[in-house]
Amino acid sequence: MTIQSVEWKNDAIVILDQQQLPNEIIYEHLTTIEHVWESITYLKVRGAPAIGIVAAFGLALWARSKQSNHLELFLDEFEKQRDYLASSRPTAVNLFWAIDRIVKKVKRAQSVAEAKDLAVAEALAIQKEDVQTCRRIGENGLSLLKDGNTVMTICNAGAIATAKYGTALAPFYLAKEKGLTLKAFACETRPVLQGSRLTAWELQQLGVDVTLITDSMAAHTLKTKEINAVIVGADRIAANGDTANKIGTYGLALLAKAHDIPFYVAAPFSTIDLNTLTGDDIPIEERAAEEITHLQGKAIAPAATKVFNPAFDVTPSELITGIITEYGVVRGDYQTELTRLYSNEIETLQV
Ligand SMILES: CSC[C@H]1O[C@H](OP(=O)(O)O)[C@H](O)[C@@H]1O
Repeated sequence: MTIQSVEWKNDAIVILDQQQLPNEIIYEHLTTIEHVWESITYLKVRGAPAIGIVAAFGLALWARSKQSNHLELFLDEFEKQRDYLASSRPTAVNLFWAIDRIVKKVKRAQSVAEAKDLAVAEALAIQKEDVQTCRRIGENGLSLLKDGNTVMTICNAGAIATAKYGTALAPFYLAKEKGLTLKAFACETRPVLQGSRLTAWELQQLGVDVTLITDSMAAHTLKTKEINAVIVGADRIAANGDTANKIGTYGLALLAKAHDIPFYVAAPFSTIDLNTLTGDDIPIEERAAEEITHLQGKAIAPAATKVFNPAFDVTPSELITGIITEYGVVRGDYQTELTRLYSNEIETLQV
């Protein structure tokens, strides 16, 4: 079964509503940019690359719907719509990378009609590129593992968090294609439970041996089970390699260090943000208290309980064994290596 997180269909956007998984596979049609904003804010679409892709289609959707022949006014309003989508979630840099790429392309238009076509074409290009990017991340990640290895992961950095294959889970897809066996331990990932609801579901669909644990079991599991590596996704990688990812990732990195287990971040180049110098500069989203005080609508804490609900934390680069990208595995002096990667990528794009 090929599950796709986001699809551009007949000038509308079709999303897999990830809040309904694993109990129901429900696809929703988004017909306004407000629907797109809501789908990101309420995690119907989540995962850094998928957020970028749906936001790019959101701008294309707005452009297609706009009745205007005045290019200057159209472009002014288009940039306001970019700012509107930018307000949906603050941490995943792919959101900003994608909508800024669309705006840059559309501003080359010589007419409103051309601007509309450029918006759709560029959003489709972003989605198509992400498929090959994540496949290459899977190949580079698999090169670090052996047949029969066991990998621990947190949250969901799978196919539904991207265009296809995923990032941290991409090695599992490539292993399957090559007839290799990888096993997984998935942390449930409180409070939104992306691990139990999405990763366990996604890996079962793939036919992978996946064991679900609560987040509090991670230390004991790393101590008592044969875990060969921890591989996680990313929402924003700073210029020095500090990485923001789902809350709980930093703790997992400390535990991996304590048990001398390699800890890898898997992410596309579009998640690397050289304008963010260190992890201290990464905006960390704080979400509603109800995500913690309630479970499926039922209170699991006393009314009016004070809550701290950061959706992400930052893993310092010194705890990261390597960053698995589509260009290879980056190690060591991340500042130098990521800057070099950036200049190579820019050179490639300019070819
Ligand atoms: C492939 S990016 C996945 C990344 O995004 C997740 O956050 P959220 O579910 O809140 O969008 C988590 O940090 C994953 O590692």
